Amino acid sequence: MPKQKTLFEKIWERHVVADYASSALLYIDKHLVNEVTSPQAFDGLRLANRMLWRPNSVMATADHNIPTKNRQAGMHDRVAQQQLEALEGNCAEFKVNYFSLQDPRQGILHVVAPELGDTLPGTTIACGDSHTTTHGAFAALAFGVGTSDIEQVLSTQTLSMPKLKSLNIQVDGLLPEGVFAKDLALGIIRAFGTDCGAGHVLEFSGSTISALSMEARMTLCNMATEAGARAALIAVDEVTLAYLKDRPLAPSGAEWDAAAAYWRTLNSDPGAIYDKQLRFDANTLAPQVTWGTTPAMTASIDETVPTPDSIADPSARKAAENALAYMGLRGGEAIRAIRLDKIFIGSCTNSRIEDLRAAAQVVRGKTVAASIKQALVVPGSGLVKQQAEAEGLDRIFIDAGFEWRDAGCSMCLGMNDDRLSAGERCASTSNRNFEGRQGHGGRSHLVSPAVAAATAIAGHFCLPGELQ
Ligand SMILES: CC(C)[C@H](C(=O)O)[C@@H](O)C(=O)O
Ligand code: SF4
Repeated sequence: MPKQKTLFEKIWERHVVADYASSALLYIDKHLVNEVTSPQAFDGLRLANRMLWRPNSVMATADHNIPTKNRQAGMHDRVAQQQLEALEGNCAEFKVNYFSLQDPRQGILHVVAPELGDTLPGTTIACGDSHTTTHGAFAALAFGVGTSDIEQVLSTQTLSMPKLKSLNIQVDGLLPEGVFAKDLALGIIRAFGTDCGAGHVLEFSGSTISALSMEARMTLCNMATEAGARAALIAVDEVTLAYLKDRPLAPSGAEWDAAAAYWRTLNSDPGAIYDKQLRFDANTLAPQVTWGTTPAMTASIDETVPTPDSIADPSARKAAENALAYMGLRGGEAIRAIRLDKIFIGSCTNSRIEDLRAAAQVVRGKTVAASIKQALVVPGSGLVKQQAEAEGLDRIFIDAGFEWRDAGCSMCLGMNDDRLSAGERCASTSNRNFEGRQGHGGRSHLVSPAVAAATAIAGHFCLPGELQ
């Protein structure tokens, strides 16, 4: 009987170019390139007088560093300007498909590639960005890589990879009303830790996952990197195929039929053996709010911030003390009592149309609390922005007192002017709450779009149903 294979093994085996004892050379099908991590890679190519192996496998756009308003006025600083010019020059010189800041297809790469149908099941993808795990929602084996890897992929279409292990997190149950993929991601990281996926490719499976939309699956896979995983995967099903059908870059006609037939095989065989397996129950999950400086430092909205003396393990206690000091919390506060200064709805985790719909539904006809200094909505791409405007979501946000911006990473990491000042506290739909992540001294609490929206209206953490 043939060996039962995991989804990871199936994709990996089809892409191995050379197999070594502890590593392999993998063929890379698609390469996504941003302005921050690519300039040195292109410089390296020029120095070595190398060409791109397959220019049409590369898609580029600027997302991290760019302004999200008044784009006509140019970039906000010199480094940002240089990075943008370098990307534009490199794409022109090496004939790479590039979406300029004026192109509606510009946006965060992890939003752009899937919505165009460029992210396809069974492919390998590389991108100089750790949240490349997002594309695993389509059963694509997608790796975040460093600058020297980018150069290797550009010039050889291959990537050296250590042999990875497989981890399966099986999630079963019905997500309660008001609980989203973001809460699932935070709940899983809270339960199993920020390194549970280290050295592993993390496949999510189970009834809860099957019931998620593609956008929700992307949210979950996006945060697999915060669980330490090298890549994420979700098996192909009819939800995947329905999402991809008729996307501009997806195959069509007879090619679609052939592709879909192959894609339907992209799941783990029954009885396939993973190196590690974990289970998570979605039935009792509540909306999650991070209180500390890692995504594992999370509580349910109904809980209080933990006090260090409630933590038995000495190093975890010390970490909590440090996190609380940075976050300006003592421990013991009710999560709902925490008051915010800023709200950020955006990032490659939660800036797709379903996220914006969920947030708009909460704020419709309401007003952002007077105590909130700034509330930003930053769509993940120009196309998401267009779609939201066609549905009138922009008016709902603007009427409520939100700022409606152009697509980019924005306050997720504060590389542009959208950032927190020292001591400011933000409810953010992004994926990282590290010290200084959204601005020096800024305090980030990670939440779902629905909770971010309700919190903007109330001024403190709350659920949509609790608004007046
Ligand atoms: C700047 C970039 C390399 C970085 C990443 O790799 O993830 C960023 O996108 C982030 O989210 O921290
Ligand atoms: S939105 Fe945030 S997490 Fe995503 S790629 Fe940009 S900076 Fe990284």
